[in-house]
Amino acid sequence: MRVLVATAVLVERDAVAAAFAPSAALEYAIPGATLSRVAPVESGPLVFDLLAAGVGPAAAAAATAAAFTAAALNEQTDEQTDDRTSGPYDLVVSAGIGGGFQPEAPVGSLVLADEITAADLGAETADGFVPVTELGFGAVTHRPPESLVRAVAAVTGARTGAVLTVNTVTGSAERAAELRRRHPRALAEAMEGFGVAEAATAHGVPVLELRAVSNPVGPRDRAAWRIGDALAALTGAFGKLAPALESWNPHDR
Ligand SMILES: O=C(O)c1cccc(C(=O)CC[C@H]2O[C@@H](n3cnc4c(=O)[nH]cnc43)[C@H](O)[C@@H]2O)c1
Repeated sequence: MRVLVATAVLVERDAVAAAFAPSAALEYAIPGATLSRVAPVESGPLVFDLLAAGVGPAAAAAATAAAFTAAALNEQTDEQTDDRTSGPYDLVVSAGIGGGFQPEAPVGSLVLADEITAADLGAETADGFVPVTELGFGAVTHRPPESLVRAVAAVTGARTGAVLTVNTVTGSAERAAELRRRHPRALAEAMEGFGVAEAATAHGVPVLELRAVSNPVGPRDRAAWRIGDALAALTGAFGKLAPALESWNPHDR
């Protein structure tokens, strides 16, 4: 099984890599980015390609789409093992730190999206915010496969709920309350999931979003960030993922 993991920045990518064997990862250049290939010990054909895709949904979508296209153009099979060493991905995971809505998603906890929603893709009107779907365009939500969300939540202990993708980090109690009013199931916000999911949908690849909560969603308070704790939680989660992915049937969405 080939899994692409798209983080925003290098420290998140390295936190994911830390879950795997200490040997140096193989590196592959793709247009605009580099993939690091790692594999869990004794994982059989489970391989993760790690990508630091950039901050925000546009960068995330562009880099993820480049990785999908590069993989599709470069399908190869190891002649000795008959394993696919490249070619289309079976799954993409948008992963990193994020803001947690309080009190449901405390700092240091994990949130796994059962819904990836673009929270600010739409228009302001006299009656308030209107999502693009109500204007007759595109999509604002992507849903990861339910059976996989259940399996991954069970092995990682992640809470499941909506993860919002925002272009602007929430910085006030008023904005946090407004987001929760519009999205009562929201547990976390981050800036890349919807971009990764748009690329995944275009390429027919299932998507997950896993966030380790580094800060509360609300008034801006840099001193309250716990980025180290969140990165450690991300490493711990990826260390537990293999059994859930290996037992998942991609046809069972
Ligand atoms: O300047 C601030 O007050 C501030 C507060 C929290 C996060 C930031 C970032 O620039 C981080 C962006 C980066 O990390 C993810 N992230 C982490 N926490 C949040 C959040 O509360 N809301 C949205 N995104 C968050 C995000 O996915 C980016 O990759 C700045």
